[in-house]
Amino acid sequence: MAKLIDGKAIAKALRASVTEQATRLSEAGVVPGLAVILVGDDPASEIYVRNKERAASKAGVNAQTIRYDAETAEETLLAKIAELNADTSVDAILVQSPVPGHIDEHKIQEAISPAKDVDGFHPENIGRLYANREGYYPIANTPRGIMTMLAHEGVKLAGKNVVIIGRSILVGRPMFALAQAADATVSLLHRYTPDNLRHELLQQADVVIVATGVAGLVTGADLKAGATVIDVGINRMADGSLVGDVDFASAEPVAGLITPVPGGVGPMTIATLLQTTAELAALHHGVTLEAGWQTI
Ligand SMILES: Nc1nc2c(c(=O)[nH]1)N[C@@H](CN(C=O)c1ccc(C(=O)N[C@@H](CCC(=O)O)C(=O)O)cc1)CN2
Repeated sequence: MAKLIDGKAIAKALRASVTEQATRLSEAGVVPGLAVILVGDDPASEIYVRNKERAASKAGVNAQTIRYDAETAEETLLAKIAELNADTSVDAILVQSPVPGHIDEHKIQEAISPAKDVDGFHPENIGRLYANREGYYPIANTPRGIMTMLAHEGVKLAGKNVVIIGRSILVGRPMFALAQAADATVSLLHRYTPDNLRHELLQQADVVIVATGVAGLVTGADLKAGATVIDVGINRMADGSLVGDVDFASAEPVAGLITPVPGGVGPMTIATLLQTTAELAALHHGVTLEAGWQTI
């Protein structure tokens, strides 16, 4: 039976640490500012944005959500981003993904100043990550949150065989760079990886990270005994329940450590977003923060 990785509890502790950082910043006269842009009325995005607002306000981060209807022109968003880039009370900017189809998401990501790119999606920040550059730059919050979870559980990646399924800019690609930088041997699988190759690679994996949006893609029969299994998938079923990309019932008896859905990786995304916001604010205002949770 695997040990459950309690993402909710780790995220709670991380948020408490961010609250302390925000107190330190406020003593220096700084309130971290986060601007979230939401375009359209995707119900899941509504939940995530509301949760971001609530968590930010509890942690002492000044969050504003800017809502646009689904038909909003790309130029309107670009103009708002330019305004937020120039606003010194805003340290961190993100556009909630997904955006409606007529909007070029890459253009939006590139319009956000790399210094305020709290999602770490700007090519300049991704480039730094892939080049394993030193110094501070924002890193996508879900993979960074996963690194924090692994460190919290004492899972070291150096010398390990890590298999990541899904190559999105939100999770798979930055996760690949982070795991490589941590000296793991990393395979990045995707929708065109043949089933038999995925199974073979999974059978040898010490750490498995799945972010595909395909419910139950990985089963216990795919896993090596004792593997650490990180499930990033959040799939809403017809009965309203949430399930991951890993078939939990069959995987849990085989894995050594496993994240549940819900209550695993999801809560870490928002806690890490607040962490990154506080770090950007500290950087912008020349305040030094304690390094307690800065595992990466
Ligand atoms: N600009 C961005 N867009 C999106 C990101 C992102 O990091 N930046 N990530 C996801 C959505 N997301 C945050 O934005 C997010 C997803 C899930 C959770 C979460 O806590 N999930 C809960 C379940 C909640 C529910 O749906 O009922 C869990 O897993 O326990 C938080 C944040 C895509 N877009």
